[in-house]
Amino acid sequence: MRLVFGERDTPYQEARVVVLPVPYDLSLSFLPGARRGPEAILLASRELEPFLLELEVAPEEVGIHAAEPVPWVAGSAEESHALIREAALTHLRAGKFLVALGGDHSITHPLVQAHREALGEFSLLHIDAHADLYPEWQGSVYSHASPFYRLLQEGFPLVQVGLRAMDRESLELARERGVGLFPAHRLHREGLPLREILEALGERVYISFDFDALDPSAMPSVGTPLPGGLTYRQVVDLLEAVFREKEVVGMDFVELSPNGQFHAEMTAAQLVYHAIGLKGLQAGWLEARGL
Ligand SMILES: N=C(N)NCCCCNCCCN
Ligand SMILES: [Mn+2]
Ligand SMILES: [Mn+2]
Repeated sequence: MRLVFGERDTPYQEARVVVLPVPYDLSLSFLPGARRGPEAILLASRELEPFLLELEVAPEEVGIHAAEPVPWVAGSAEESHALIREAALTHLRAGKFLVALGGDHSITHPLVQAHREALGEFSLLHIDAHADLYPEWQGSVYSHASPFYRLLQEGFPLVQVGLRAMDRESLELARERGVGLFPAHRLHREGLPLREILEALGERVYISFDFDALDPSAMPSVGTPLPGGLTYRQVVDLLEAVFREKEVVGMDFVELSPNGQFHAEMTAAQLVYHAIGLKGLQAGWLEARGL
């Protein structure tokens, strides 16, 4: 066991939340390094204040356990994805709420499949600079640019927030399939259309967060940065609204690529911890006591 997210080691049996490191990054298309993301977040998480002022709760009180990292098979994305699916299913069948840490965005496909197998149907909230709707990229259907194409094909309702890059075919596909599109330029011009986003989502939601959704000024440690990103506040306000009105069934946070800028790793850890606090409040595991 090791210290994560605050100062409390929670044994697996007692933990409600399992943080699952998934250091797979063989599907990246540009800068390498996302395999070091999970460990960097866990290391930074030890420096966080356990009590979260904004929520007036200590998310660690839900009981957080960091699982062993999921191994991968160097020559096979399919076998690596199977290992991810199996690891996620193990924890979900044990009744844990899963927070997966990537690793590249291709891991979301097996993670979401495992959540459907264990928990039934839900919609996807995808927060990212990139639509990741390519049928394949650089010759692979398992690219980090393709998970949401796969998931659309498998019938998941999809809402995408924070987009700054997609090709014309992906835009046509998204519109044809009724994807809820909320690109970053609209958010900057009009503010967060929270009501619209919430109406576009179902009652049960899986959240997939790509750290490059944040503007590089807030998150400089990602493999494919793009300008015009979201602020930390916009992301927190979006998450708070979703947790307040929806049942969040699972989450992943992907594409952190540590490059020596430790503030980025603290930002990543703080966001994950904040989201765990929101899940604790939504699920009734935590109660905010006014100061
Ligand atoms: N982080 C990601 N999802 N990146 C996807 C990259 C897809 C193609 N970018 C444009 C390539 C221009 N040659
Ligand atoms: Mn992505
Ligand atoms: Mn991205």
